[in-house]
Amino acid sequence: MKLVIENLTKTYKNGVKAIDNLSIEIGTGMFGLLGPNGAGKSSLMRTIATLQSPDSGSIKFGDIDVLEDNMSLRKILGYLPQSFGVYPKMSAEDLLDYFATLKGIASKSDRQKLVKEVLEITNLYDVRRKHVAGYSGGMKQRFGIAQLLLNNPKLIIVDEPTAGLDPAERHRFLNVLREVGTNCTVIFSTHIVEDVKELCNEMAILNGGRILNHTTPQEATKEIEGTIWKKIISRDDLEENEKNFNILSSNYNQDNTLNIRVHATEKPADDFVAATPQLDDVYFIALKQDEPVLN
Ligand SMILES: Nc1ncnc2c1ncn2[C@@H]1O[C@H](COP(=O)(O)OP(=O)(O)OP(=O)(O)O)[C@@H](O)[C@H]1O
Repeated sequence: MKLVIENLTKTYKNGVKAIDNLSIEIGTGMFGLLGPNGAGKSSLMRTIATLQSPDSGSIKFGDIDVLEDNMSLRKILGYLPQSFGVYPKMSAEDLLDYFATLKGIASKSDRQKLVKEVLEITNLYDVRRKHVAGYSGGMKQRFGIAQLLLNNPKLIIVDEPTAGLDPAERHRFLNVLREVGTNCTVIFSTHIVEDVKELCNEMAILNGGRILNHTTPQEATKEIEGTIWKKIISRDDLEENEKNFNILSSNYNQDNTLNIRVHATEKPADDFVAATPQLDDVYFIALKQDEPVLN
């Protein structure tokens, strides 16, 4: 099912326009919403999840008019917010059974079957008897996925789920999401470019409440082929290079030198070499081009 958003705008009471006349179509599969802090990712996700109303615009998911018919969307929605709050001292198995009861699954054996299934998908079956309150950050995030799967959702929205996870937990979490995302629409927000590269078949870069680029990770890097250049400079020369070149990123080496990456349609100077485009480059180009021009 397709999610179609048209001319969506959301202004908070303090005057911040978090979503600015945004239109986008999102199909089945893993969709990555990439943007820096404050870009409007959570605002967009909360609005799609019907937790707040926009000023104007429309959201349709398949036949459902999301803004007119909140309840129909909620029945098929799985939403994992940025922070899930406090967990009670209950085992994962008991807590999921409780959630399933709240969702109206009256038969104990049906609940047991469903709970076992979602624990297995999220790799939590072996720790099902442990208190969720004592779970690690990554396990809690996977538990968050387990609870939303009880709904059998068609649309899954996960808001910055990998923030604060260590590399191994992040990897485990992404694997779980990859598995659940095979036959529904998953919108996944992050400020980590690597997450999108590893997981998503489609992506958008969001900044200032607007979509800067809606593409696929493969297309995006292909588009900038031949325009990324790199060289190693001494730390002291950074300022001079910043004046002369369009630097996208700079990373320190152990010997006090820097690797800089520059965006230019032609070789910027003799000492540059062509670099293979990375998704990071795509992201930094989009954000740079969105910067206000200062006179
Ligand atoms: N409830 C609110 N009231 C007022 N302003 C808000 C509210 N929620 C978000 N904002 C503002 O709206 C803008 C977008 O915030 P939002 O949280 O949607 O961005 P984000 O991309 O999710 O950022 P982060 O990665 O930091 O969570 C920011 O300027 C933020 O300060």
